[in-house]
Amino acid sequence: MKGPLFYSKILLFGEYGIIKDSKGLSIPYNFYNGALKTDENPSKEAQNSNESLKRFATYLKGLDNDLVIFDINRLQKDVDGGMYFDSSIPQGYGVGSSGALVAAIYDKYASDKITVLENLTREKLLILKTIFAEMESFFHGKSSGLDPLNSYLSLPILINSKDNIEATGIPSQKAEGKGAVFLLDSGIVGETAPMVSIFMESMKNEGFRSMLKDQFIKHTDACVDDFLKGDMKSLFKNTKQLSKVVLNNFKPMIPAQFHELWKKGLDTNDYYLKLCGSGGGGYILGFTENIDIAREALKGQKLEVVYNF
Ligand SMILES: Nc1ncnc2c1ncn2[C@@H]1O[C@H](COP(=O)(O)OP(=O)(O)OP(=O)(O)O)[C@@H](O)[C@H]1O
Ligand SMILES: C[C@@](O)(CCO)CC(=O)[O-]
Repeated sequence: MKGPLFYSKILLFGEYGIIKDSKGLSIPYNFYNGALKTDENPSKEAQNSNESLKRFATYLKGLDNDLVIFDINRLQKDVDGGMYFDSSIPQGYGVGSSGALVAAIYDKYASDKITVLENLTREKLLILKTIFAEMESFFHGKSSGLDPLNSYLSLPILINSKDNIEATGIPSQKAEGKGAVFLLDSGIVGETAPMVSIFMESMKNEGFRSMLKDQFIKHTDACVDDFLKGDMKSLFKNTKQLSKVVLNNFKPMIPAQFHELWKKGLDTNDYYLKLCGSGGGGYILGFTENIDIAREALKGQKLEVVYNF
């Protein structure tokens, strides 16, 4: 027995900024997915996943009933029967493994759920995001709910500000295009919570706060606008600025062995790197005007193209 598929996501722009009301743009990434499943003879992996679901089910029992009601009895019966989340989405890589799981559970067990088929007003999107934030905070402390929302809707989401989000369209890909957005595998598992703590600590510093507002958020917002408009020339200019600001001010979020490679991209203009989610490991996001040149410059690294233009 296998349920519907829920996909991974990529926050193209907006990491950290969206905590402070910058814009953000998040897209589904269909390369990885997961589904709820029950097997006759579960593997060790399936058993571990099932254990994690058991703990999650216990947590969901305690959620505020005014926000969302789950069919807890059915959920409990299913996890007792060995249900697990059969998923190819890597964990701690910034592509939303817990988000896809949350979306799958909501889809299967929430009563009166908001569905993808109805007219998704901003109000409904915000309610969904609030429910998902509550659910996902089980996995990593505070959550914005954006990852599960993305996975649940399977649509790109534009974050205008904290309380203003909308499903959006993005320019269609050009199969033959040399321009690309790619993932670079750092080979290290990252963790969101400690990275967000470092960020919050830095925010106590006035210099950091001004940098965030006058540079980081400014460039992030410009990148989102450029991407949606399909203005790739301007996008590269702004991504370069963003890449520079991140290298100078978000060093703890960039694994040490990638500092040089990051700088090399800025010096040669062969590619520009930015954080993918909270950083600290997992994937790093790259932008290039010519993927062949980027591949050559990043020889020996694992790249996955996620978008061509
Ligand atoms: N297949 C799975 N089965 C059970 N639990 C899972 C599964 N995949 C992810 N999880 C849960 O989600 C947690 C990982 O979530 P976390 O938010 O730390 O990382 P992520 O969602 O992969 O990354 P990010 O939030 O940066 O995109 C795991 O520790 C586990 O509890
Ligand atoms: C780092 C952060 O901005 C994005 C992580 O995917 C945290 C968040 O907004 O939930």
